[in-house]
Amino acid sequence: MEIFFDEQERVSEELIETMRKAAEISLRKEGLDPEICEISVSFTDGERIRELNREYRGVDRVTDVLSFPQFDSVEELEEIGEMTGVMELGDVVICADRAREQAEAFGHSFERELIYLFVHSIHHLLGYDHMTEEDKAEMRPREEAVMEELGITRGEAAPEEPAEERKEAPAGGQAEHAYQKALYRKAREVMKNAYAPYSRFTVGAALEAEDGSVWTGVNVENASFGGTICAERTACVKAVSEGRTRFRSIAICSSGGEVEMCGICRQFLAEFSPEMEVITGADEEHLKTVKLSSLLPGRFRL
Ligand SMILES: O=c1ccn([C@H]2C[C@H](O)[C@@H](CO)O2)c(=O)[nH]1
Ligand SMILES: [Zn+2]
Repeated sequence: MEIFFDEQERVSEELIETMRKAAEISLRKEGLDPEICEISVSFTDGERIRELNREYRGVDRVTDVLSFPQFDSVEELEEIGEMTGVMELGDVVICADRAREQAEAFGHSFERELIYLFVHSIHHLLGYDHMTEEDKAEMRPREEAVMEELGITRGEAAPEEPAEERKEAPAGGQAEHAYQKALYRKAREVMKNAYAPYSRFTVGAALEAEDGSVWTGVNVENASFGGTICAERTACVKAVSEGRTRFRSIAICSSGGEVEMCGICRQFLAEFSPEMEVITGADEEHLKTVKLSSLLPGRFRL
């Protein structure tokens, strides 16, 4: 089994070894001979994977893993393999930083997250997909079987979905996906810095820009009450001051349970990204995601 690594130093040697094993098991289970198979794996930073995601999938966002199969089907791959004695499966691009963040959000190890992403990606290289429920039902058990054979268990981790699905999940309904939880946690974390001696109502916000950067904010009150600024606008002015004007989502957390964004902030944020997601909830297990445009139809424009 040949795996060509690029920027391998971003992860430990142990992990590289486990990745080799994961690839071998995945291929064997599909009846392929690992000895003649080749895969290229590149580790990149968030910025680079975002570029690739935009270029190849039209999604301008950081993601965890991208798969570039070399052939359309396993039959084609096997045909070439018989002729040349080599089967090049294709390319896998992994953002290790993103995997690390997700592992934290899911509450399991970095190793488990990274290996799962890799196994998932290999299955894409082998032609599996998860566009429909039927496809998913084919793909998932195979991935699980590989993880099991590797002895990497789910533990207590929350059920997870690879990022491609999370990103495309329509806004609305109960949010149960990792990145929304992760953003919400950042909002809760920063809430301790709120300056709210008058209302004693503290609010934290975490705003994710389209480049994946996250900008936090808190409410800052003033003895001249009208001078008060909300957490959402604080986050927004921080981001805009640093050159970010396109936003993907904002998570909001308050000391008073679930909070709705005030009208001023709706208008303020809609100036930049009216279609962004607004994530709210009393705790991370009960998050709600809606589009800003549904909270403020007919925003004021000049
Ligand atoms: O969406 C909201 C609503 C209110 N507040 C703050 C402003 C003020 O400090 C306190 C009470 O209104 O809550 C926010 O930060 N965000
Ligand atoms: Zn507000």
